[in-house]
Amino acid sequence: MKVGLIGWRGMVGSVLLQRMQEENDFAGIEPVFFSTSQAGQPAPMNAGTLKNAEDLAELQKLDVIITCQGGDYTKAIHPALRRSGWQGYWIDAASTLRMESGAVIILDPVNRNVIDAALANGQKDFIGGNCTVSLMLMGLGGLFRAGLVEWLTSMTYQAASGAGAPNMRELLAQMGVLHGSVAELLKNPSSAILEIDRKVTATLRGDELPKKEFGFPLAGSVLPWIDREVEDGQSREEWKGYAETNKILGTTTPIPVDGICVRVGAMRCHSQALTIKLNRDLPLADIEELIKNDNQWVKFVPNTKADTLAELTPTAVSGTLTVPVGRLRKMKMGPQYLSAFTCGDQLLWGAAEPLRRMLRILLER
Ligand SMILES: NC(=O)C1=CN([C@@H]2O[C@H](COP(=O)(O)OP(=O)(O)OC[C@H]3O[C@@H](n4cnc5c(N)ncnc54)[C@H](OP(=O)(O)O)[C@@H]3O)[C@@H](O)[C@H]2O)C=CC1
Ligand SMILES: N[C@@H](CC(=O)OP(=O)(O)O)C(=O)O
Repeated sequence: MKVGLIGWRGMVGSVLLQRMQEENDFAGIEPVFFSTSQAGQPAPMNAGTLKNAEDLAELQKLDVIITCQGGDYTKAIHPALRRSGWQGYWIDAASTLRMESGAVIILDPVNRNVIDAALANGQKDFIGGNCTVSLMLMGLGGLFRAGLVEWLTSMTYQAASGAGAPNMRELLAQMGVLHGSVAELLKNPSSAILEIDRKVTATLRGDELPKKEFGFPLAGSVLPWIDREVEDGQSREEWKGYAETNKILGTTTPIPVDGICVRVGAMRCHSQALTIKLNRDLPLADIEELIKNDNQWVKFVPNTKADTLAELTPTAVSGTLTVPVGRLRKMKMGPQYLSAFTCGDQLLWGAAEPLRRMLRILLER
């Protein structure tokens, strides 16, 4: 199988390449590496030279294209390639095609049935889901699969990486400037904390902080809006919660999913605080079993302070495929109202991992 890799130099693409190497995915394929800016330069893994990612004739030779190049690339190339008669499989990290009727949103531990049905149906476009949605479903797939969720709210704490590599750098630079603004005062244990706070606030509001990428301070603050405005006061990131969750699950009666998406100063792990309305009362122990037995990556964290702080944080999870779910308890609103907290690496399950697993599904057919 001739597989074109586009966007492999980027942040998501680098994680994808690393995972493909770890899992020996290159064994069954002939990789062809592309670039929009470096054509002719040596390709990685001694795979010849980089091809031009905008050259339709080169792309037409491929059985499968995996792209993490971004939505603009997809918008420009996918329709042209399909119009030219190309019949290969298109596997994509960008959101552009997700809601197209011919496209499937891929998260195989959760919706392998939907993927298999689409393959049997001859569908060729397989698109990775939004990171927050994919991570929520990896954690709570068991409850959805059991048909227990009447509705769900997700209040998110999304890492800088979701906005891109330059944003991760900017977050760290902001942290450095904030620290620098009070470094001398911090050396003196008896300096007044309100003086330190005043200086930090002045720095946050001043011009010294680098803000080119986020537009606002993220270090020492939070940003409760991600992506553009859509309708009804929702952000597009919030809109995806409902639209993509239901498409991934292939629901016939859509399950209401809504919440507020917030950017926080984490590096690459998204966290979510969930309120779940169950459609019936079930003992907590049964709910726990459903969650922990759903897939091999979900990890149930007992609702104790020690377990939570040790295992249910971006620090604990970063760089791993584990999706911990904890803070599980019945809420004061009634026995059908459940609270939970989950987090996960948004570059792995949130972006790269579903793509390489889709390639594996194609190879195993
Ligand atoms: N960031 C995220 O969390 C998520 C991103 N996605 C999707 O993936 C797409 C790509 O995201 P991301 O990986 O963050 O984007 P990057 O900006 O890291 O990479 C995108 C492309 O930029 C080009 N590029 C230019 N200069 C450099 C450089 N110095 N180093 C590396 N690449 C460079 C490369 O293309 P070339 O070789 O052609 O120059 C690369 O493929 C997004 O647009 C989005 O659609 C999906 C889910 C999550
Ligand atoms: N919007 C996500 C990252 C992302 O790329 O999402 P999507 O794949 O849905 O465009 C975030 O900012 O955290």
